[in-house]
Amino acid sequence: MRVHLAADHAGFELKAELLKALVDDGYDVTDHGAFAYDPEDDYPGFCIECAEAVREETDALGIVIGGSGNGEQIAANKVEGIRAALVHSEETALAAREHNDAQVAGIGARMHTTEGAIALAKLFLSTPFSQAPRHQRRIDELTAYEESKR
Ligand SMILES: O=C(CO)[C@H](O)[C@H](O)COP(=O)(O)O
Repeated sequence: MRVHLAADHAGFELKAELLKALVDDGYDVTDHGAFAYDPEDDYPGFCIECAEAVREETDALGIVIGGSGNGEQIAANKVEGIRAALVHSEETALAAREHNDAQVAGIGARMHTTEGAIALAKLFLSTPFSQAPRHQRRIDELTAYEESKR
């Protein structure tokens, strides 16, 4: 599976560790930056590029990392067709995929240990959408709203 990653300075070290861990697990990983540590960099550009790349591919997923993951998730959600969820626990990792069919997870590097964050990312990536009709119906309502605003 292809996985797209992005992080600002706050998630820079975690992204590097996550990239290694995912490659070791056999994922096909694309890094959308940041490519150098800059404490003044801004998350929107990296996260939007990452989410656009996810949207362009069938079955690709993305992880956007910052200090909290909040802004990163917000940025990814600006991309039409993308459902990005803040993943901060095992339960939210599972629900993001099973209930929301989220294609992108926002993770806060300042909220977890490196090992904990990597475990959450892997859980998100390995969990399938439930395909339950009630969840699909709600996703379809979101898509209909988005399309009505074109
Ligand atoms: O989590 C984030 C956005 O939601 C950012 O990573 C965070 O706001 C960066 O903070 P600072 O510039 O103070 O290091």
